[in-house]
Amino acid sequence: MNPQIAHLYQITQKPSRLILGLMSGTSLDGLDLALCRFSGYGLQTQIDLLQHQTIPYPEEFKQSIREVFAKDNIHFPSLSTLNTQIGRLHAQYILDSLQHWGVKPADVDAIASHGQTVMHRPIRSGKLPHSTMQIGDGDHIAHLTGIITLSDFRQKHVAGGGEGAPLAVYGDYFLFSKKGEHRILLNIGGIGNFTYLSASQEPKDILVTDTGPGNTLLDAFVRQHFPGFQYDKDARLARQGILHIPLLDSLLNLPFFQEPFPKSTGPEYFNLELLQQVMKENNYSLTPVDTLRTLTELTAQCISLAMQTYIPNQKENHFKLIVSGGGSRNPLLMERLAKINPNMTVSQSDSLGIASEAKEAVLFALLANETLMDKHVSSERRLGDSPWLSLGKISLPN
Ligand SMILES: Nc1ncnc2c1ncn2[C@@H]1O[C@H](COP(=O)(O)OP(=O)(O)OP(=O)(O)O)[C@@H](O)[C@H]1O
Ligand SMILES: CC(=O)N[C@H]1[C@@H]2OC[C@@H](O2)[C@@H](O)[C@@H]1O[C@H](C)C(=O)O
Repeated sequence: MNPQIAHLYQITQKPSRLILGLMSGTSLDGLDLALCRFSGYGLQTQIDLLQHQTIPYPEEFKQSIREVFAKDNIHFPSLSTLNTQIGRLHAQYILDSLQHWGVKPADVDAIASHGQTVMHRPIRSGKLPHSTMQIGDGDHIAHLTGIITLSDFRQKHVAGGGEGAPLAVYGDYFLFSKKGEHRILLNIGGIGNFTYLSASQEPKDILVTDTGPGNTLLDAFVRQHFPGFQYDKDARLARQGILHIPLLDSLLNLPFFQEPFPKSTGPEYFNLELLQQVMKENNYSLTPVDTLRTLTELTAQCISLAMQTYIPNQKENHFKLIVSGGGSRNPLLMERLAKINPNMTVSQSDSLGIASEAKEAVLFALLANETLMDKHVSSERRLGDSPWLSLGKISLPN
């Protein structure tokens, strides 16, 4: 037997596993790394988040990703090069982080790598299949770190009938569901998404969907109109502006918001060209701070609208809204969410023992743990609408 397969088997026999989760999101800010110790799996999962950090991407690297990210037309050789470059850079960040934390690579059982999404293409009409593409190949990471790497988690979800996103549902259900409490785990990254965990704790009652733009329009608009700024830190700019209701209404009338749930989206759809088109069609002329205030409201409103229309029994129940992702650090967004949803107690996901900024990297570590350990994988099982399958491909180091 290939000794690497034997090693893989041994990992599954251990009482606990050290897994390093990696996430680099649509904001392109950098790579989030979360070193986790797991025992058990499924609802019995026990997790210790031992270390986490975000390593920012160098500016020119971000730029080269932006050149292919969510674009209709690209320089194809650049995409191929980036697949290798991202894998290599992530491997370097892993080795640097492990050294910084005083952890030997040989002590890490597996790496769980999301990769960089460059295209997410759910199809709502017509005959094409859903597709999604994450690059930064796992083989490079496995070979350069010497650690077995699971990667490309979204393809099996598409194969099993999903859109490839959101995947947060698995981690949210296994780690954060609580009998007797209606919980909504909301992540505000580039795109917003939530998992609703019913007080019944029944898998069939779970709901999960993207909600629309999280920070993506805000960040892109800030970069375009406020040179030197990457994002609207603490909503200082948006707070100087006045909400423009007609623009808000026009944006909320976009086709994505009329589509039935569940659904997923990305910056392929929610981008500055779309904003410009809406402004032009309606002859709106706004100051940059008014636009930013309105875009912040759009994020709060479309999240609230999605929760209010998709989650049943809004009037009878009280909900715990637990927010993660960079948007949870935007105080205006958090204020507006609390105000629009008086039937919800709003908190940050740190209150559940996982730092908000590490939550997605932890999710991929958990998915790898499931793939290694779950004895009951079956295409018959579902979490709400999500197929319950072994997600991720396995790369051996040599
Ligand atoms: N103090 C803050 N004030 C306002 N906004 C903030 C603050 N901190 C972070 N953000 C927002 O969060 C963004 C980063 O979010 P996050 O790291 O969740 O993105 P991501 O991981 O790329 O997202 P995705 O979930 O799309 O993969 C920033 O670009 C900014 O918009
Ligand atoms: C295709 C893709 O990369 N989607 C991301 C993105 O960032 C937020 C939202 O859009 C979500 O759908 C997803 O990530 C999280 C981790 C998810 O799959 O749950």
